[in-house]
Amino acid sequence: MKAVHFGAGNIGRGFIGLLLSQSGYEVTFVDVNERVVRELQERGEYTVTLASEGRETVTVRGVTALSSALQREEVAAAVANSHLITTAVGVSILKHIADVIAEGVSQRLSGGSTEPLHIIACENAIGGSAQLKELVYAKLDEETRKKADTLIAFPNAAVDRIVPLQQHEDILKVVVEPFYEWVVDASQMIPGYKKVEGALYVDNLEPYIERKLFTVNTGHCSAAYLGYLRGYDTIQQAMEDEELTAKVREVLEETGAVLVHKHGLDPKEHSKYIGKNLERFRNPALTDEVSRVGRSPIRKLSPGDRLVSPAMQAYERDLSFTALARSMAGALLFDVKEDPEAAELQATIAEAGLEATITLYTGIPAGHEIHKAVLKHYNDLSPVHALKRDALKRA
Ligand SMILES: NC(=O)c1ccc[n+]([C@@H]2O[C@H](COP(=O)([O-])OP(=O)(O)OC[C@H]3O[C@@H](n4cnc5c(N)ncnc54)[C@H](O)[C@@H]3O)[C@@H](O)[C@H]2O)c1
Ligand SMILES: O=P(O)(O)OC[C@@H](O)[C@@H](O)[C@H](O)[C@H](O)CO
Repeated sequence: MKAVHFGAGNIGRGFIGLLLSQSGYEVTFVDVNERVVRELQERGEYTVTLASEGRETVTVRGVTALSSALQREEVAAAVANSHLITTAVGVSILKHIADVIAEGVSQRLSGGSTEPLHIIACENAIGGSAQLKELVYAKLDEETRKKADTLIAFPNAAVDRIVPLQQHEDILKVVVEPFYEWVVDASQMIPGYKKVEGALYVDNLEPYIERKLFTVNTGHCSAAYLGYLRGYDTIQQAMEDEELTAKVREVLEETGAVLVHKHGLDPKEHSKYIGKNLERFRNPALTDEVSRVGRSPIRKLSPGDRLVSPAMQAYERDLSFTALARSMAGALLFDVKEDPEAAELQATIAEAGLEATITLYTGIPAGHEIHKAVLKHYNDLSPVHALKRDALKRA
């Protein structure tokens, strides 16, 4: 069984590649990082270490890699000949890999293959595989699209495992938290499919992806944005600040109320889930930078993502959205220079003004209650936290 995985980064090597390999797949990674590609080609293996007391280490063997930029033909051929395609490149990168996937799919179908192929985007987004399908279909001709309708499936998925930026002498080594969850929409799979060991197949993905994105990722980015404003470098430092942790909990109580109301989750169980995630953020065996967790604030402020979507859903249900609005204000103040989206956001605020920027990126019109709340929090957070951050930096 052959799998092609796009993105040999943290989650690619530390989670998806590991599980695929443990399920008996020969994994070919595709990446633009030439050094990582070369090392994978030469060594054919890498290690994954659990960030736990035992520091258990697994060697993932039988893997190789192709360069996205330099080996386009080989990548298309690998797609044409594989049993499963997965991605973990970042949702905004999907448009860059759609072309070569479409080429591989065309080759496969024009060659007369009738073997089904599943393409699963393992990104932090609702409907990630559906987005990829649209991008791939846009590159296919009508006849190929028709064949693809029955033979190529794009099941949506939710993936959860905290994998911080890696800084080891061994460029392929990856340290991951012990917990993981990979949930796949079974209703979008082609019957007779082989399950990936360790993944959960469910008929209705929505409660799972919303629970994950609106708890793990909403809480995580709230800790990052509020932590950044207070001058912390890592999520672990931020989570030691009790006042900050209480604010993160408030956010998760707001998203929790939406999730309980919408999906009928058990409130006690959900409360435990929140507590468990706050513990995961604290994991002292990890060093997770606020700049990673808060990265791409424009994506995180977009209408379907972890802040605006639950806030709008809370508003529609007459539930509280104030803490979520505070996190949105935090995202607007996240001015990490090395982050291209943060730089774009700051430039837009400077040029178009705050009110228009909020509307531009969140889709929330000026005058809306959430828009007003974001403005208020921005004005409250901005001067106080700028002072605090400078003081902490000086200390
Ligand atoms: N790290 C986590 O804790 C975590 C957990 C769950 C989900 N995710 C999601 O997984 C995805 C990847 O995140 P990550 O943390 O592994 O990021 P990462 O930056 O470590 O990995 C992304 C990889 O994609 C590669 N890439 C970029 N453009 C490419 C292209 N055109 N073709 C092939 N490869 C390309 C990069 O070189 C990099 O190796 C994101 O959508 C993220 O939200 C991350
Ligand atoms: O990857 P992002 O930028 O969508 O979000 C940053 C983190 O919150 C995220 O990577 C988490 O570590 C991960 O989603 C945990 O499963």
